Amino acid sequence: MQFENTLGFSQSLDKEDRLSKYREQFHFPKVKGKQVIYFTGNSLGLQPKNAPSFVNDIMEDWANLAVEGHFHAEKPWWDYHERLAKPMAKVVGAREEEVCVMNTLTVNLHLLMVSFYRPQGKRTKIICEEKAFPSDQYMLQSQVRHHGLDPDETLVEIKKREGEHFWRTEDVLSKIEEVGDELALVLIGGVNYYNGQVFDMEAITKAGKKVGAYVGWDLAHAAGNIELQLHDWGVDFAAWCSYKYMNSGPGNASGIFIHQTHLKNQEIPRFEGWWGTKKETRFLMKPEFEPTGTADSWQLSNPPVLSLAPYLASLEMFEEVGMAALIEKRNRIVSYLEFILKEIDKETTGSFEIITPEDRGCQLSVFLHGQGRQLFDYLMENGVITDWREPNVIRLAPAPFYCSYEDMYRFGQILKEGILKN
Ligand SMILES: Cc1ncc(COP(=O)(O)O)c(C=O)c1O
Ligand SMILES: Nc1ccccc1C(=O)C[C@H](N)C(=O)O
Repeated sequence: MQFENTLGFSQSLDKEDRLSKYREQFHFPKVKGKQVIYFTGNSLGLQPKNAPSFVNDIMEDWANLAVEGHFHAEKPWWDYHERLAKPMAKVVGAREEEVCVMNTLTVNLHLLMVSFYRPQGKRTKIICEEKAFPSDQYMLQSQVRHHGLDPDETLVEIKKREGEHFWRTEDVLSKIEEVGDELALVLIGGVNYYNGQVFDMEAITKAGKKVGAYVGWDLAHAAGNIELQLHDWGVDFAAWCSYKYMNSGPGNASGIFIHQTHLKNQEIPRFEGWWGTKKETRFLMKPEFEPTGTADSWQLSNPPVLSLAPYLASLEMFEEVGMAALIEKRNRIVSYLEFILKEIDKETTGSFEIITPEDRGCQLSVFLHGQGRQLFDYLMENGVITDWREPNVIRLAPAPFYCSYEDMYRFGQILKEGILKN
């Protein structure tokens, strides 16, 4: 489609947009009395307007039923998490029993490492991407040290090539091949937080398993953003947070995926707690752990229902809209944003560069030449919420649930003014 950098054209795209009505279902912050242009759904998604009523239901059940709410609330608390597994499984391409919503992301990655990182003999190494999200680096380093190994020798980072801003799949595959029978685990962020690159998870998973390693993915920037087929790709395990594209609220619960083939495998150890045991016998208070035989076996505690409530509200919206429609709009709105950026770049003679490769989801990362921080501040003061990542990248993620094409046009105008002023 031939795009145009005009208000009228952007509005005509909004008119055609089947998802445009969802914008009204989210709360937008305001700057100088005006609704912002929100590009940070990759950091914290906006609040769905239906979320407070889900939280209130729990507060009311707690007030009126107290302990009885565990079993007799309208949505009983003891198996509340099960309500999330079904819609969540659809978002990540999993079977319902392969998914559990619990804890937070870094915590879950540590728990999954207990099961899937068990260095033995010379098979000790972990392949990850260079400059992974810091929490993932700390998690990996501390896990390696926990096994008495040296992170410098054990962690094998895939590098970008000199002068390039993205990882090449062929480099990941050849490193897997090279490390071969010393490779215990591949663990990479499925969508990179910095440059927005989507890794070829299917090919990398296949290659890792072929040399006898486990393959896991951190899907913080992928869940609710890109198409995932975790079950069919044969991914061993994955974890993600829910406060970005899943719009569940700050710091909210994480999801895990464990492939069906591992669910009943008694050779795989894990840390256990009472919410991992069968529902039928859980309250017999027996000393033996009887696993549920699903991803819930990895669940330790009774679910924090107050935080799961807004997540459930959001998942009901995902269920209604479906990933296919979100991805269709995402592709178009990101292409329109890219077009606008290129137009403004022409008009301002090369003041920035998009570093996100073609394998992308919702995010475009823009490397600023010279302008830097003042431009970022100018955008924020003028109601464009982006984020700044050192040394000079701003990330723009127009979440398809609530961003409009008109937002993209208006952003372009503010960006142009900002560049010309600074
Ligand atoms: C790739 C990635 N990993 C880990 C985290 C940290 O997650 P949490 O603080 O929820 O453990 C984030 C975002 O905060 C992330 O983007
Ligand atoms: N949870 C947060 C709390 C405070 C500040 C940032 C975050 C983020 O989520 C950052 C995000 N992971 C990122 O890709 O930058």
